[in-house]
Amino acid sequence: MKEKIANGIAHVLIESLPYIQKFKGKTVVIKYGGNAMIDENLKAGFAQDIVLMKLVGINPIVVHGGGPQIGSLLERLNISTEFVNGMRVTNSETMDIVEMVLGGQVNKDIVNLINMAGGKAVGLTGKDGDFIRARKIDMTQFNKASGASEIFDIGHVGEVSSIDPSVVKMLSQSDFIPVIAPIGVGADGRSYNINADLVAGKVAEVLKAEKLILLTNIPGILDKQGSLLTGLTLENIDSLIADGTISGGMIPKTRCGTDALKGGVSSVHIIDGRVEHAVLLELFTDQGVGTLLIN
Ligand SMILES: Nc1ncnc2c1ncn2[C@@H]1O[C@H](COP(=O)(O)OP(=O)(O)O)[C@@H](O)[C@H]1O
Ligand SMILES: CC(=O)N[C@@H](CCC(=O)OP(=O)(O)O)C(=O)O
Repeated sequence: MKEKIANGIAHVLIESLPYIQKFKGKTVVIKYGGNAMIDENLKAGFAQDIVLMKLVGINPIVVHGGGPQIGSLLERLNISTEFVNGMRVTNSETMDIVEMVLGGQVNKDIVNLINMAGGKAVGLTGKDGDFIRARKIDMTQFNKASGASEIFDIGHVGEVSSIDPSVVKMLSQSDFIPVIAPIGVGADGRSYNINADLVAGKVAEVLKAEKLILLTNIPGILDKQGSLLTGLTLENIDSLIADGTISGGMIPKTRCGTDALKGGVSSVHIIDGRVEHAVLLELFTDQGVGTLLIN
């Protein structure tokens, strides 16, 4: 019995060997969604996965979200919030809260967890080293009643206009693990709230990452019946968005994935962050998890 268990463990370890060889020296960007940060155990497991990656020679770069965490502080402060196409409408007051929660609470929590697991994490927002430049976006939404598209001003919401990766490269080429909060800085010096998936996609693209892994609170992209779609191409995605199968927060997630693929990232995975050690399972085992996006 003991021998059987030992063989099983050896088998699992050996299964990881070709993956460690393949990914050694490569950059992997992991987007850690706020909805996947559900309990302390899972969060500690995530941090261990990141540290293990670093120790076997991969360069992990974490980009985190924190939508639910922003939501709960806004609620405690009695400030209402709304989303248009998965983007939070962000006025100046909300922007202050977003910056506090993402750049402070959530960022430092992840940094601390990675450090507790034996890594050396450094937290950044796009303001550090002026590395994420943002431009304001306006949102277009179709109004069923009028039958026309309407433009919404959604406040301090940005998209990435450029990334200067030097500070992130400097950290990840040494012992450090960069942990990035999705806040950009505009040409006017103002802060912009950027959807974390969009930042993760752009960071992966600019750093020519091997993989982009997006951790969320669902097994992957589901069809209308709720079945997992294990592999999707760019064309599949366009039609799934057009027919409403992909909606809400899954829209920026898949869009950032397709942009990253077009920009040269080899593969994009949308996986379930509620599964313990989901990142390790994705990287180092033969079993596929979640949805794989390919060109
Ligand atoms: N086709 C789809 N498959 C899976 N999830 C979808 C789909 N369409 C919309 N969603 C929604 O998108 C959510 C994931 O986006 P979001 O809440 O922004 O995640 P995160 O906070 O992890 O970035 C899912 O929990 C689900 O409610
Ligand atoms: C513009 C916009 O919507 N920004 C997001 C930023 C955080 C985020 O993206 O967090 P998750 O990945 O956990 O959803 C927000 O304010 O919620």
